[in-house]
Amino acid sequence: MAPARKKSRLEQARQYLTSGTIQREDSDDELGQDDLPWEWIYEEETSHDATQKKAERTLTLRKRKAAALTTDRRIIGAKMGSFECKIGDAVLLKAEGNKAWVGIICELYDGEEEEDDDKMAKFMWFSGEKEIRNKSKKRDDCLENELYITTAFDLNPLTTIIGKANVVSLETFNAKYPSGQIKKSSKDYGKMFVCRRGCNTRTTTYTEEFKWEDIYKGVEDVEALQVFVDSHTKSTRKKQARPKTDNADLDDFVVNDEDGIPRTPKKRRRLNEVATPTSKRKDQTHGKFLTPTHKRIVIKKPLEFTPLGTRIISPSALSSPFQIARNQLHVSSVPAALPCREEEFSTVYSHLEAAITEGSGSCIYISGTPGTGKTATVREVVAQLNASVLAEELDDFIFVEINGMKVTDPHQSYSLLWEALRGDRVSPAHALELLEREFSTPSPRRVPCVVLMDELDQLVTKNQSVMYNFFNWPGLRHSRLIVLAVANTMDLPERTLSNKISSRLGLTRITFPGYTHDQLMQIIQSRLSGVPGHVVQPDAVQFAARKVAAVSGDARRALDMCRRAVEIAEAEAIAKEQEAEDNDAVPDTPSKSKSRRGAKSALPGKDKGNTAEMHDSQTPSSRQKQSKPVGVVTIATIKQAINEATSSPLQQYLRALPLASKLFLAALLARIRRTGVGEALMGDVVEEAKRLGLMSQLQPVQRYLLAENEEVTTKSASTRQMDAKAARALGLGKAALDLAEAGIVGVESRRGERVGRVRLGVGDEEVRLALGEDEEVKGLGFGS
Ligand SMILES: Nc1ncnc2c1ncn2[C@@H]1O[C@H](COP(=O)(O)OP(=O)(O)OP(=O)(O)O)[C@@H](O)[C@H]1O
Repeated sequence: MAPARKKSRLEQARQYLTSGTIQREDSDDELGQDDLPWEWIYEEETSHDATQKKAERTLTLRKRKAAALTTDRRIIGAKMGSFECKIGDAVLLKAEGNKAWVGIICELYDGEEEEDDDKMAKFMWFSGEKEIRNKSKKRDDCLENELYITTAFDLNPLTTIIGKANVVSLETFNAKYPSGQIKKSSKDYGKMFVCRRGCNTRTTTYTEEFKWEDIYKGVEDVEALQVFVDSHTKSTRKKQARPKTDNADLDDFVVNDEDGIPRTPKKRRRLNEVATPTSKRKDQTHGKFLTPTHKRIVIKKPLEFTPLGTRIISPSALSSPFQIARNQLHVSSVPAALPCREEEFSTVYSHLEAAITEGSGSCIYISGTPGTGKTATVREVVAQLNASVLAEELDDFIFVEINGMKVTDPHQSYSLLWEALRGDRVSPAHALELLEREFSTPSPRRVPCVVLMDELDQLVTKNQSVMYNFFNWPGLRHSRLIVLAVANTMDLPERTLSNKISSRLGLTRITFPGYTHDQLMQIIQSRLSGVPGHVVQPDAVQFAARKVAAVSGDARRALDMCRRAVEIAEAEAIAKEQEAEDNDAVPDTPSKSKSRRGAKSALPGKDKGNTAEMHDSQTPSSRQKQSKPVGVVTIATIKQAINEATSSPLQQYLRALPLASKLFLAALLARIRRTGVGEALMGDVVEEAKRLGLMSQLQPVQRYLLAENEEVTTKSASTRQMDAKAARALGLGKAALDLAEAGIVGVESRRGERVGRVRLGVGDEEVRLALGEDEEVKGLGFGS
């Protein structure tokens, strides 16, 4: 029995253009049926050829290819049923949804690579106004059905063709449609386009206006058309060693060595000049200041992108060297330089630059323990690449940052990526569908997308689909997706995706080692550069660096330690100053407020006179009490900072907790950080604990969580039941109660409800400090 006639893929000739792509509506089939095979049309088809072709059809694919090669006949076109198209024709190609792109067929051939087991074509793209991403370079005279011929090509299977397009000059179009409108009932509707300019979509430069029929008549003009558009537009902005420009700010950004590879900038740059690609040109022309937080995508709650830099402090707003030091040492300030990461910086930079320039996909897996500068390095690379785009040395790119800790559900990553690409907010499931299609079907979208997947460990889902997709998409032919995956552990792909899959993915791997004490010293010193006076003594820096390097090589910890020491020194200086003031105060002079004067004048080294004055004003007794210089961070201040941080009763209590309680706290912190909400459901904390167990390489944690967990999950069907039981079985419920009793957490458990709410009863900093280097739970997220 003949199969029922499927609805043809081509039964939708009615189309209309909506800025760039063409929306198609169903209408009569005029092009043939979906299921028929494509066949080549050869240069001259003699009766001998027809017989041979019939014979070929019975051969296997490989033999068919060989036969086609030996026939020596040139392929000039292809047909499917009654539909025919030839090299040089403009055709409609299937786009996502009910849309189509337009391209000229430049070549037809049998696919030779393994994946190209189909008949293939090389297309030269037309681009609609929507494909011009650079808003400042969009033309305002673009007609509704106008397309630009571009220099972009793609190789695609013939199956992507869905019909023919008719490209004409403005004159021809106006002669036929003087009103400028094509009626919906017309057969030209959605298929006739005006082309009067070429455009290089990578540099967004246009050719002068031309008459389409003058420059393109058909197949014999394909090459000339390409040469014309190429030579009349600016081609790729391949970076060259750039001479010093008038723009000193940009020169500060990129420090090119002889090999042309930018180094991390040694000079303090103007941070407010770093912007993500969207806003850059517009804002530059308008002379507005930008902060790194200006992003390409408008972010709507509750989805969240992490901004490039989170704290930009204007030096003029700071009054005392203590404040400057504190701010520059703060982990959330954007450092002016990243010493000791030159090599990693340059590897990531070259990879990204090459992928952006070539328009290819790429995936870099960056691993390293907390505080080793992974995120800071990647952001710096992106900021510098962006500076190159600003300087017109590099092609435009989209940048989006997805932080595993900041998405409540890993699948939200799909929505974030789609929004970055297209600006539309859709559900994760819909976004996944759209992304799959986008990356596997041809499109004239030439703008590469760089995705920073930070805290990747947190994006682990039950079947690892999110991680798999983000690793896999860069390899798809049409993705132009560059993924920078950042995680704490080296073997996350293997552990979560199996060796076979992860080796197939061919990830480029970069490992960030922990900092040595010398490196930590350099980092702290570079953060302190430009701070007036000598707020921190060099041997104090060395002491702090040694202390940290001995345990973790974590720059975050070293910076925090020094910042706290500066706070202590500042407080001492203020107290000293106050004391001096009180001693000096004459009864009829109201004492000056310490907040008004701050510790500015109390800084030794800043101004010798000042210091002398301060010491002179000390009473003999205060001088005796003072065994170390006031207002400077010394080794003793560092010790005090460490001591203070680790010796409180709370710290001691936290460090002495049993494993179950530590795990409970790790899970609670992870959950709070992930959701951004200060409390979590007990069931979610248990889920989080199970996930931590899955991720952890610590034997006791794995044994504790996984063994128990398996037992529990096999026993119960409902998740809720499972959570409650799991909590009990894992001892997490008991741990929560103990912690609640000690005031470490607050548990709200309503009677009759299985799901209670939990929140931290102490500062998360306290918990991190106590457990960050705890051997039992190391790496479970306390460190960052
Ligand atoms: N080489 C460096 N020079 C200056 N500051 C640095 C350097 N490396 C790291 N830092 C600072 O240390 C802090 C932690 O760095 P970063 O967040 O990049 O680490 P990470 O490796 O991504 O850590 P995590 O895995 O915890 O996210 C940041 O404030 C960063 O600016």
